[in-house]
Amino acid sequence: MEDKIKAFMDEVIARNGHEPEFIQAVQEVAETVIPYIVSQDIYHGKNILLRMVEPERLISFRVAWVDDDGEIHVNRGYRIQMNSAIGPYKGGLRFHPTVNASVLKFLAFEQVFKNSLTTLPMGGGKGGSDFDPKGKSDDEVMRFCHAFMTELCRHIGPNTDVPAGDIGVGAREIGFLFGMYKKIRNEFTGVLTGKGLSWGGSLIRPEATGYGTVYFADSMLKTKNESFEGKNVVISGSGNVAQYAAEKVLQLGGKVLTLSDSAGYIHDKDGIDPEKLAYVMDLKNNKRGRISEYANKYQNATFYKGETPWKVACDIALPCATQNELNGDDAAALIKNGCIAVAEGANMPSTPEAIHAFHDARILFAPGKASNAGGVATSGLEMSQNSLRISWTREEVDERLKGIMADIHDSCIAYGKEDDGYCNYVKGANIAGFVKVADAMLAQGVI
Ligand SMILES: NC(=O)C1=CN([C@@H]2O[C@H](COP(=O)(O)OP(=O)(O)OC[C@H]3O[C@@H](n4cnc5c(N)ncnc54)[C@H](OP(=O)(O)O)[C@@H]3O)[C@@H](O)[C@H]2O)C=CC1
Ligand SMILES: O=C(O)CCC(=O)C(=O)O
Repeated sequence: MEDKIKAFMDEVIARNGHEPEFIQAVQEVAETVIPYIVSQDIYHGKNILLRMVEPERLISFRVAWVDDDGEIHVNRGYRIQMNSAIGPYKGGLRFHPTVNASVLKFLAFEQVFKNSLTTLPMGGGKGGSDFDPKGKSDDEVMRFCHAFMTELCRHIGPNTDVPAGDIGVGAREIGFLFGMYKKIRNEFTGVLTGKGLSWGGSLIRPEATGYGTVYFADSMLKTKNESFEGKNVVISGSGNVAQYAAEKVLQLGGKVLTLSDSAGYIHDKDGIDPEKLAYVMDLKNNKRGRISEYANKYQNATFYKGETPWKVACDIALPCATQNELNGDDAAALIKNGCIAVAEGANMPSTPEAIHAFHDARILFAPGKASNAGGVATSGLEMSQNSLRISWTREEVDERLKGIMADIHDSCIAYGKEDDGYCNYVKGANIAGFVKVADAMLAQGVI
């Protein structure tokens, strides 16, 4: 088996050797899915995984825009259309200086498996730009989004490819992007998700990734007769996913000790209660401030500059910021301090060393493609509502989200349970996600 995995990875590396994040994501899938493929006659000789690692289409384009001082800037825009076997491409747009083809290909590849797990008919894609919205005025962000959409609009559509938000792309950016698409194409369609409520958005979409992560973690805890009640929870990030993960943890009776951003983390020993969380939401979403300001406002909190929160003792850890933000040493510290469960709100936040450490310690570990799938699942529900031209209530959407997260948990158990009863959720998510896409690709022939 090792030989087969190595031969496969050699081929992937030969073609994508300069793309470390993409190779990391593929390696994890290869290690868990190739043994499964070998055990199933129907996949023999079909090279399905090799086909799945090659994007169906990789679009890269110039985005030129003018800042408030009249200076012209050039950024690079991308859309990776990874796999459309089970539905239109679907996945977010990331605006961050670290964006490049490797980062977006890893995200698009993970998205294929994640979207398959949701049980909804969505293929996988991802896009974005190396544009940094931080420090830009609203007008500058608008001009950039409009310029970005003048090219992207040729490649997307409600039945072709439906982007949404990700890091650096929230409600403000989706509004500007949607406005330009509507103007150029002269049509009002569900071409983006995460829209405002008065123009086609879905209730619960803003909350969905964070809530879904906590619902998934709760399902894992239930397998051990545990719950969030009274648990100490460490969360990284302070953006969309982190904020609503924190909100749901509080609703389920947990205590949130930390939040972070790229400058460091805050530790509030008294816990971040609903009032303090409302302050964070206003700070981050409206004032576009830094998490360090929390420690100026609340005297019992401390800001740790340039550090991640994983050395803070906790029962449950929810990494909700970015890829590779939790390494092997961090995992060792969490395990030593008694952490019983880790659920990823971000995409690929744990390094391979960290994941091995969690598995070796037999603690509950949920990979992002399973635990953060609530966001894209609710985007799928937004697409359904747009198609039907109706709006479901908050309760209806939340119930569907809960049901989807429970189904994803069941799928992980079905494919990930090991002989000693431990569930390897990485293996479970990868195989369950693979099967649906692979079967569709088999049915559609070699294309
Ligand atoms: N939004 C969604 O629906 C979904 C998001 N995800 C994933 O969740 C994660 C967070 O996304 P989201 O909350 O939407 O994004 P936001 O832009 O709202 O927030 C991102 C947060 O992560 C922090 N961050 C970003 N880069 C780094 C870094 N290099 N080191 C430390 N902190 C960093 C940001 O800090 P700062 O402000 O300093 O940059 C910010 O606090 C990403 O991995 C994303 O792919 C997954 C599924 C769906
Ligand atoms: O809602 C969507 O389409 C995007 C979600 C996303 O980008 C993700 O799941 O990583």
